[in-house]
Amino acid sequence: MHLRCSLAAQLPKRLSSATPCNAALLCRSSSPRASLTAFRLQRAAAATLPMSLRTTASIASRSSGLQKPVLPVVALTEAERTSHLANLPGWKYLTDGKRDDAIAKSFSFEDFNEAFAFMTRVAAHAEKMDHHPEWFNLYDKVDITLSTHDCNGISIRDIELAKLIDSEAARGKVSSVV
Ligand SMILES: C[C@H](O)[C@H](O)[C@H]1CNC2=NC(N)=NC(=O)C2=N1
Repeated sequence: MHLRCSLAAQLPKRLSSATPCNAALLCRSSSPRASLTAFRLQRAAAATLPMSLRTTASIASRSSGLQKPVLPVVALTEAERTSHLANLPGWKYLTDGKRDDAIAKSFSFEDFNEAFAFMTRVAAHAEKMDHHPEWFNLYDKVDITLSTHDCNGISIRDIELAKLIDSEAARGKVSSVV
């Protein structure tokens, strides 16, 4: 709160309605449209701030407990999904009727330690993004399914998380990707 107030005092008047902090407040709204507006406002407002204030704004909104990095929660169109998946080798779109509208990939590591260490690294990203995988671990194997409950489909959050998952798998001792 203190940081938020001191930041506001340093901002020029014209920015008073478009600060990252105000955008963070908007993020509390549950409507996807408001969330998208907040996301754009946050980005636009942050871009207008000098670097030193950007950092302060980010700390301020984090310390207020309102803001986690916000990516829009809107279901991708079929064309968008197909084009994103083309850049995500091994990720499959599930259409088996058991679990529609999700993407999935299976990883196989050298042993349980490697598998669990990978899951721990992914869990840290998931918490930071406020976006969580469904997963199943059996010894050295980790099966991961991603979808966005908030929009009942696949959103850009799933794509971003899938990229992070792939980069964390690459850091571990992978024996194969199924
Ligand atoms: C309240 C909280 O922000 C939401 O429930 C988040 C948490 N993690 C989530 N994870 C996933 N995979 N989908 C969501 O829609 C989602 N929503």
